[in-house]
Amino acid sequence: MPTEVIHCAWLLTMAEGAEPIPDAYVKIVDDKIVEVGPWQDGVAADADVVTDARTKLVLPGLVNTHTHAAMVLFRSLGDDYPLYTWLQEKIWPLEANLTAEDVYYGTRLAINEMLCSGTTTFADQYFFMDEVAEAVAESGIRAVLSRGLLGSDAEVETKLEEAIEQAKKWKGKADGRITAMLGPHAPYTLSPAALRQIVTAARHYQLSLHIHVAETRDELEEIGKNYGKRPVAYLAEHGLFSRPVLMAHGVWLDEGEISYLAKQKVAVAHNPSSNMKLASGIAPVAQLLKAGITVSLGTDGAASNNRLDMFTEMRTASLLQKVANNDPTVLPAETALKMATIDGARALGLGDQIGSLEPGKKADLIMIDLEQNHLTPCFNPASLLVYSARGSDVAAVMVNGKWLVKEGRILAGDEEKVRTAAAECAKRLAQLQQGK
Ligand SMILES: CSC[C@H]1O[C@@H](n2cnc3c(O)ncnc32)[C@H](O)[C@@H]1O
Ligand SMILES: [Zn+2]
Repeated sequence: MPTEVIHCAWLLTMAEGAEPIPDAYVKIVDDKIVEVGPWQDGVAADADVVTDARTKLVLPGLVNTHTHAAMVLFRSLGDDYPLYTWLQEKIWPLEANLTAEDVYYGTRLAINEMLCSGTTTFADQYFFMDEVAEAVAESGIRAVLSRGLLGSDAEVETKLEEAIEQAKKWKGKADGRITAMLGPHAPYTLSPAALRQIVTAARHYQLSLHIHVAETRDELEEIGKNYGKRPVAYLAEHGLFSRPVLMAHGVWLDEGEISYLAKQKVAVAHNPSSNMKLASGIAPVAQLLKAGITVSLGTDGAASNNRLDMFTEMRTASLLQKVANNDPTVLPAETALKMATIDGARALGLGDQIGSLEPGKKADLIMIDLEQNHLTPCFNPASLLVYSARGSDVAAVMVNGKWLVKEGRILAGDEEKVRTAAAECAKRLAQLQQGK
């Protein structure tokens, strides 16, 4: 079992109550962290490798808790629409032509973008999930995969069977880097019967649920018109919250719903860039946090963001809450970082494995190059990361004890091939859309 010691300028462990440590080290054996602390003579005595990171800040890998990775293929094909128009007139017609190969290359491209900007785990809800799993396995990233479930009851029944088979098949695969959730799409794309069927399966197979909820005012109106209630009440009526839920968006939630979700231990994946770009609204993040809800961050797909950069999401989440609450003390940098790391891990049910750099956890970490104009001086590492840094400042990335990125580039060496293949897929899909 190889032992590696990283000697860094600053270490942010994100362990509960821990302060940033200057001149620090992380010791890794195989795929796990075994020690962290201030650098001292002798800490590297038994190391096979000592990595000199004395110009770098080391922190846990970022956790993107809501995306549709392969949607990078649609980047800039549907800009500047509200959600329903965007889905119905732009995205779903494009997705109707997706092939397994498109999703494989789209996901590989998205993973390369995410890794290079510091994401080490992502939660994906999409189609052709065997190909997504293959892309995850090959790339070395960690992921929580949900086959998207929507459509007629008959379609959902078939897709649910597929989702369960996939969840069984991937369990423990890719050195344990892949886990699964069930992915009911949204209250407005599933009938009550389909929802109940998904919940029954989730209970039977002990799976969590990853679902879009209360994203837009249109959704509130539609569910109100069809069922005479708000989305949370509609989902509650059909048992959704009897399983652990990762709720994407949660923009249109009232006080009563917030207390209910806190009681049910629902985690909310906040997607500030997507919510702003689609003009969906501003999620009540400050109120969710106050109620004790685990709030994590997500990019959503690259067709509604249009980046997969968690540094953008940390900064945007913080600035948006300050302006929404007319209070600059709301969502400080430390909270944004928590949302992108340890609370992201908790939202995915992986809080005991990743999200902080502590002995016994998996070695998923990133390094930021501090020797740059916009990151000088380094008085407060958390502030620097959230307000000043960007994804391109990520110098190196380790997942499960393996270096995947060094000097800002993917080590596997097939970045260009993936980019070329994905661009070809995107071109074909765009041409099909235009009827060429
Ligand atoms: C069932 S697979 C996922 C499905 O979700 C669509 N999607 C992408 N972004 C959003 C969003 O912000 N709200 C709702 N649905 C979204 C994606 O295009 C797939 O069809
Ligand atoms: Zn989404």
